[in-house]
Amino acid sequence: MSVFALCFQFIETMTSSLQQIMASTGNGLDYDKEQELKTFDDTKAGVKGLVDSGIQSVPKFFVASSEETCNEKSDLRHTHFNVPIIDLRDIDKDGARCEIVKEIGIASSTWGFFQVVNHDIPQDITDEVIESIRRFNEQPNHVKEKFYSRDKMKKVRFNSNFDLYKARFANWRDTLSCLMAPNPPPPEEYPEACREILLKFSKYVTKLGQDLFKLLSEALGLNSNHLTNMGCADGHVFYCHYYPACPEPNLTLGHTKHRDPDFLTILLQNQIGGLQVLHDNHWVNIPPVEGALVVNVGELLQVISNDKFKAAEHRVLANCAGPRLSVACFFTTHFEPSEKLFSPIEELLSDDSPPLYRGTTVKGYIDFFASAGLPAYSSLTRLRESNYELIRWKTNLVSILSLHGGGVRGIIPGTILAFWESQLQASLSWHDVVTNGVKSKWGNYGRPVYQSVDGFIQWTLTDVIIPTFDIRLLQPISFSTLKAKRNASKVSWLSDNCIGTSAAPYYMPPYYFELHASTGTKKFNLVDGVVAANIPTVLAICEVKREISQNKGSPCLNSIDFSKFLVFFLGTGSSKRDEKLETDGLKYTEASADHPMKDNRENLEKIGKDLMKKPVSAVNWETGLYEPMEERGTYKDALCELAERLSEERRFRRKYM
Ligand SMILES: O=C(O)CCC(=O)C(=O)O
Ligand SMILES: [Fe+2]
Repeated sequence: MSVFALCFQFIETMTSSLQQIMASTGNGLDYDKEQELKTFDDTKAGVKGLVDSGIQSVPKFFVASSEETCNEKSDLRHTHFNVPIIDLRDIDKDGARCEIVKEIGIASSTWGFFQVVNHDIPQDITDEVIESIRRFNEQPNHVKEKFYSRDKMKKVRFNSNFDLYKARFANWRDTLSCLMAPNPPPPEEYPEACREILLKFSKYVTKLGQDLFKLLSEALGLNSNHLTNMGCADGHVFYCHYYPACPEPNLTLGHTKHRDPDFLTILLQNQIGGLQVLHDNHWVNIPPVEGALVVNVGELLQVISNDKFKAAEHRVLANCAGPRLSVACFFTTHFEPSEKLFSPIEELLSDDSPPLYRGTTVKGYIDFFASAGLPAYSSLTRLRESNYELIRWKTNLVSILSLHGGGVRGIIPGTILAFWESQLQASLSWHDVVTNGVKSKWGNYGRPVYQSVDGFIQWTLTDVIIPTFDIRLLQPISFSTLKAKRNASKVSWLSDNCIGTSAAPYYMPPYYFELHASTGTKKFNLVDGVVAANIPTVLAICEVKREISQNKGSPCLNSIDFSKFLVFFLGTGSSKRDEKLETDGLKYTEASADHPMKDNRENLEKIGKDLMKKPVSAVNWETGLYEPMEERGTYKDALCELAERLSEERRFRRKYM
């Protein structure tokens, strides 16, 4: 059978699914995105399959928000911006090398991007690489589809949009990825259309990568072999992109904005154009230059260079001309199950330049990146924020705000927190950890901590712990910012956590939701965590202890000193045994959790206000009764003192950082 006959047959068999996808370009109310994506994915023909079928408009799941596609930032006044082009011809001549090192250093710290010419990779090799990727994509689908897979562990795989089911919108692009080193698959596993030339290109790129890592090491003031000795050049993967011509290029993108989660990328592109880098808040074109290769700093190099080099955001526009072809060579070793940690290079650290990131394994980093669709919450931010903790745990104080009890009685502690915020101008986020933050819609708890419940738990202004209890599994489950920052499978929606912890048994039904992580789907049936974690402060102390012991290099590593903990425990209980700010003698109605009438609400607010005027009391362990400690003044005085202490601690940390 001829190639044409095969193509024809393929188009015939796909007609019905493609017609379905084409029909979905409208705005029908019955639009089922998940189903549309699946239908598209099942064709295994990618975006090119859609184009071949004669599609005249972009299916809805490719349509990006105008904010995402807008070109506003590529302001005409800034057309003088140009990504540096660096000539490597005289790399072995002393004086010239010095200049090259300087140029590379400046480009990597300001742009994060540059182009190189005279790089020693012959033009006929790069031309043939591009041609082979065209060949692969333009062969009949029955050949290509054998490589179609979403299995991340496959060393050779073809698919359209690695994040198809997670991304906010799909990109106008198909990609063949090939692991080239270390431990490549047997050669026959690469597609025949590009096997030979990719293997050849890989040798040239390895050499160019090693040269660039040497120049980059020198630019950092390190020994030339520093970055290669760390293992930055130990592995590379080719991402071979095919961007078909797009009928409505303004509605979508070829590649959503992102930073590369590797050490370094060397990119070969054909002459179509569309690659842009965000520089100085402007999208700047990186035009194809005859014989040039684009080089860009990856996030892992930003981490180990402690921000001396910057990984810049970039994207690819869709284009009515096409196909655009590119091969991005990622220097990464994420296929290797190594525990090796990459953290800021010691030689680059000083008092003025403290470490900005916690260490990470390459695999851990990439897994976090891949677990969210683009544009993703940056893995870099996660490591950087964690570093704040790294310094935080070295300081003198760990402050925990523990909120306890709920229902309408939450108005009592709510009144006290309102005083904390409005009168003392203090923020709840000054505490290192807040547990059990949203017990009551009456209590106004935690608003400043959550900012909004419309986000992930790791986005809170300070770390929170939300204890819940799963009534199907019969086990406590606590959601925590620290856990989510460490482990992508613990990421969850704050709103789900909040509803879960609010589902007080007997008052409300358990709350059901699902979490889709790369490790599988988890199902939750949650009620209020008080069932198991009666005093959530203990959970907070345990988490902080774990955090301290995981922060290698912390002086507190082996000596967890409980005198560091400052706990502000605010409860609503009616029992005399309850802690500090408890008011004795709540009447039956006042102590009830579900008496929301106006008069009771006002009364509870008054109880909160009156409480602040009372003298600070402590339990007399002989009698079990609360007795005033005259020398401590009122609770209001104690709150002022606490706010002052936390504010001082914040000033100290700011200076330390
Ligand atoms: O195709 C391009 O020019 C860019 C590709 C890219 O940014 C990537 O693969 O990370
Ligand atoms: Fe990229």
